[in-house]
Amino acid sequence: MEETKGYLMLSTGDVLEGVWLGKTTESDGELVFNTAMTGYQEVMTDPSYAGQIVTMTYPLIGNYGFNTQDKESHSPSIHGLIISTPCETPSHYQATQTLQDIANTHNFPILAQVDTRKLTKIIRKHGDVYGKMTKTPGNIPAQAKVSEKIVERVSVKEAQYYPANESKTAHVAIIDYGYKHSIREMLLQNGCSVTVFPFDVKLESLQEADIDGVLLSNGPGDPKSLGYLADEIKRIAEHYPTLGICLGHQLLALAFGGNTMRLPYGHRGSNHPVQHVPSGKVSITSQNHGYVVDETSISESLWNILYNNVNDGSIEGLQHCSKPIMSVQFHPEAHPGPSDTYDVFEQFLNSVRNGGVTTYA
Ligand SMILES: NC(=O)CC[C@H](N)C(=O)O
Repeated sequence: MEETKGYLMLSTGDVLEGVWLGKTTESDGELVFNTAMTGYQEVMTDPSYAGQIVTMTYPLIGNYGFNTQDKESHSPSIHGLIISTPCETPSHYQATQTLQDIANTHNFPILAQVDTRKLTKIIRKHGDVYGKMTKTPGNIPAQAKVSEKIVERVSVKEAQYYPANESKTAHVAIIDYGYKHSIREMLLQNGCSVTVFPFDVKLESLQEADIDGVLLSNGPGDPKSLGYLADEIKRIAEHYPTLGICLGHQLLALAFGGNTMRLPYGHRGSNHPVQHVPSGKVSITSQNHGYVVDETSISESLWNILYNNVNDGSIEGLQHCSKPIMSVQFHPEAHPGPSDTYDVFEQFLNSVRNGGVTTYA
């Protein structure tokens, strides 16, 4: 079959050439790179990447195919995938689809045979890079931002209830800013029933649903674009044992008067070391974020810093000084990636089951 050429036109002026896969003819978005060696299916279906074009630095993508178990959402929200070598003949007992199938059935293009090493160096150097994927090279795209309304697009429109897998021990609310299904699975496997609520849910709706604890999910975009929800998030977190993950962590910091800022080029991969400050223990974590909580904005009378990033020292976790509120910048659900920090869920669920009596250790 004849190969179709495709191009990635960057706001930096660079143009990279590759082979086009998929029916979509054009796409654009913010360029980010992910360094995980496996987990391309989870990355492609994680709603936190909505509006972004993702390049995988690992050179062979598609080798174990795609299955029905590891999807993090019903369909991918990425705006494009840039890879080096695509594998057309996957081998895995669970595989039901190939990379080519994914390109044909979903609404985003894949550009293969690209020099992803060069692309990653461009992103590292410039940080904020916007790109257009096209079959016909044209004008260099202007720098643009991911839409402010991106969370509204990926969040559920109404509450969805999931009964516990085993005998129910607690009812947890996930506030959905673009939640990964593996977070919900983790709660269900631990005997919780789960209700997923829209991103702008009010405290009163949680009270009506008889919730025991709240998980503020991961999600796409700049946390400050949800700044208007800060007061409601504070009311909710002051009322229930609360765990924030990634965007949820950033929103908690904003809700309690902190600030967030953009990282030079983000943390995206599955081997990011974090240090648990109270014990000194280092864990390897899965991460996917472009923003962080600004350490200088954190009030010591409100928060203890629970985790730090070993590479750049940025904040990776917070624990409220007097209330059962905890948040992590990394992904304890670990899809893809190591499950070193699974205890984050255990601590949260202990607190939920004790009615918020214990604070986090
Ligand atoms: N995975 C996430 O929740 C990402 C949070 C936020 N969108 C960021 O890029 O920092």
